[in-house]
Amino acid sequence: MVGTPSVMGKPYRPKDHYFKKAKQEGLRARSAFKVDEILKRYPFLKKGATVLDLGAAPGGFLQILADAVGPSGRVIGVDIVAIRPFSQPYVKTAVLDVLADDFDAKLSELYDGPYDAVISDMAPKTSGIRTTDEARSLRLARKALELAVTRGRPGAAFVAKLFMGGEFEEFREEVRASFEEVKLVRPEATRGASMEVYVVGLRRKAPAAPAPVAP
Ligand SMILES: C[S@@+](CC[C@H](N)C(=O)[O-])C[C@H]1O[C@@H](n2cnc3c(N)ncnc32)[C@H](O)[C@@H]1O
Repeated sequence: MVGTPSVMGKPYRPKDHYFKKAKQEGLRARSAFKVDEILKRYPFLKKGATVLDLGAAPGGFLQILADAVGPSGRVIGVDIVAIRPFSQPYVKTAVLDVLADDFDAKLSELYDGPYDAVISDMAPKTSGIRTTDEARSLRLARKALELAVTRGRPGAAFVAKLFMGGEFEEFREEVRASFEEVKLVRPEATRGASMEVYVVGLRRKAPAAPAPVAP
């Protein structure tokens, strides 16, 4: 885990406080501070847990997640961009597109679950057209939610980054349908003008038992 961030709401500057801090602390990306803050607020990851990190390149989140679960745990990270390998054998990475038709099969080859947490920091390539970018972001978040529901254990946690706007409220309701508690986090390391927010689902509900068949 890393120290508590202390600067809020600064305008976007490529080499800002968090960029420099990440470099000093040997972190691959400033985004590491975001998942660190989320885990400090909601400590849902225990030693030995298994976690799926979607949109994991270059690996800032992975560094924090690996630290949180330790060598008795397992971290799977995927991205469309290659991730520089980790020295820890319990961190596995692969180049995969979560929206590809064969993604689920490929993920099962890597690790078939179940997961204690599914975390997504995925962000689409932005077009500059707000509604298009919101819709793309939502599509990625919905895929992450689908994976959390199908591959998460009962009690598992879910985190997904999403651009605010559009169907944000609908998405929050979709998370609420499968998780006992839903929180919104805008980490301090989020750039000032950014529209992004993290939706956190705590304690995945057990799937409903099938209704008894009438005799
Ligand atoms: C903000 S970056 C993630 C940073 C990462 N969490 C870290 O801490 O190093 C967003 C990532 O989402 C990935 N991404 C976007 N669309 C994706 C997709 N369809 N499948 C997998 N990854 C995707 C991008 O390639 C990019 O690396």
